[in-house]
Amino acid sequence: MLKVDVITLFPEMIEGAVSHGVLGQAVKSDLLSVKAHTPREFTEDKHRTVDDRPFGGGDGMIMLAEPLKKTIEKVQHNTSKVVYLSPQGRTLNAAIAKEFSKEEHLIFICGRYGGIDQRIINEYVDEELSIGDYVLSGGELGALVIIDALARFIPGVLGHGESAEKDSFSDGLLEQPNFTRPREFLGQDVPEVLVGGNHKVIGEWKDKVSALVTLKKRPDLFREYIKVETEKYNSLKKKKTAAP
Ligand SMILES: Nc1nonc1C(=O)NCC1CCCCC1
Repeated sequence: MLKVDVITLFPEMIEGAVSHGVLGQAVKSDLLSVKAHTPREFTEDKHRTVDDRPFGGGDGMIMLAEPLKKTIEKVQHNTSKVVYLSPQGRTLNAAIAKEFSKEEHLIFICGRYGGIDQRIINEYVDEELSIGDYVLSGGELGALVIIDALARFIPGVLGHGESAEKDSFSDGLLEQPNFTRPREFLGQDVPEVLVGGNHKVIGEWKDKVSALVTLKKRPDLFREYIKVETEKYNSLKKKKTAAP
């Protein structure tokens, strides 16, 4: 079971978010463990200080190294992967989420204020990860986005028959449009093919429309998809001609 420890000044943000929906069910079913730890637990002064002014001046306070060190060392073991949420990291995508879902133990460090002491990054952080090119008020939402995205790749987390492999992006394409009752709404009908019951034809329709949606909304993804599929086709052809 993948164990996730989140180091944050606001544990309730994490605990609340992972106790609902698909994530809540996954935690309850012991498919995933998510625990939050505050560095404040490891302060010794009466004000429980976790930050201080930056050397060299500048705006914002920096999270102190000592409380972070003690928190990390409380949860860390030899198979832990330590990730610092920061706009300076590589940007999350479905492939990274899938990669992370295969880890045994993830420790997410959530910065606040102006960030954390660089020596913690130098000593403990295996990689920095970003959820996008913008600055948030803390790393917690980044940690939650990654936890939500990776959880879908853990077997059993999604319902029977559902799979993250069929999610948008997982096969490199956006998802086709979805419909449910009623058959007609606001003068718009559900595509006839979806109510015809022919699963082969429905599957072909979904694949075709998924490619068209991607071409229209994300031509960059579509080009990458065509490149990957062409490479797959060519290597298959090469194998066939090479085989005796
Ligand atoms: N973007 C992001 N992706 O993941 N995290 C992000 C972020 O903007 N985090 C804010 C943190 C960054 C360290 C200093 C305190 C604020």
